[in-house]
Amino acid sequence: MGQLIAKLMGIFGNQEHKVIIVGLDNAGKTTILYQLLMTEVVHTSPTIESNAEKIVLQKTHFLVWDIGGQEALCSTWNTYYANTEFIILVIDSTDRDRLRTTREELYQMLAHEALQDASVLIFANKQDMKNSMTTVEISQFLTLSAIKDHPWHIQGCCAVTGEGIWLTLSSWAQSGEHAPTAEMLWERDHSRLRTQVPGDFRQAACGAAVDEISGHRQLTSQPEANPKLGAVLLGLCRWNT
Ligand SMILES: Nc1nc2c(ncn2[C@@H]2O[C@H](COP(=O)(O)OP(=O)(O)OP(=O)(O)O)[C@@H](O)[C@H]2O)c(=O)[nH]1
Ligand SMILES: [Mg+2]
Repeated sequence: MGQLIAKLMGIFGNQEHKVIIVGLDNAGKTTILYQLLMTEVVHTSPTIESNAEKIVLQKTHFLVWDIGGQEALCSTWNTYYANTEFIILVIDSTDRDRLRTTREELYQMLAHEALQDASVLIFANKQDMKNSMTTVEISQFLTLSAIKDHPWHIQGCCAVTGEGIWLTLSSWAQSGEHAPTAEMLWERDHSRLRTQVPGDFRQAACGAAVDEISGHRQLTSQPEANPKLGAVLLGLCRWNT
């Protein structure tokens, strides 16, 4: 009981929650990050190191790292692991040839001691493409059902439209006993924030990110920039308690 209270105090206190977005190059990680942040598609170029976005919602701070997936960069992923609570693994569902490599990377991550307490959300991205693998195919190939020591969820999505991204938490959260659904969180936060957000605030807050998303950049985003993102992140935290 004491442990639970301590955890809840952590969530609603000033603690920072760390999320890392990993996956092979061209999977759609950066597209997902900025889809989450701005609800819009940005033109991306391969990420050379990482993109970091800090989001503050109420008293809850989130640090989201989008890490470059090129072969030479995979070996640097572990330098981002410390204190990570949530791993978002993005997969290009059309990239059959490299699913084996993704599986290796996934199990290496799960075995890493810095990630022992992390939850894993897998986005089977590019579901809009005709030749994409289904989430069932990907789950089977990755033998996800064998993962017992980390909470995980897989979701098909399309980063360019945002489809599948926002509803993800709903099914994830529903598997937790008392966790609110993403829709409930979104509705609550959205209706509360709607009254506070000036009309073009979102563009103003995030404009700097649109020009070029590559290499390393660190932006501090206002929580009001995307209430849906806040709802998703808060939902993740509650689910993880
Ligand atoms: N059709 C389609 N294209 C997508 C989707 N998501 C991303 N893309 C495209 O895939 C390409 C790579 O996307 P990025 O977000 O840059 O990929 P990344 O995982 O960040 O790649 P690295 O930074 O090199 O690790 C871009 O041209 C995106 O527009 C999707 O859901 N559907
Ligand atoms: Mg990238």
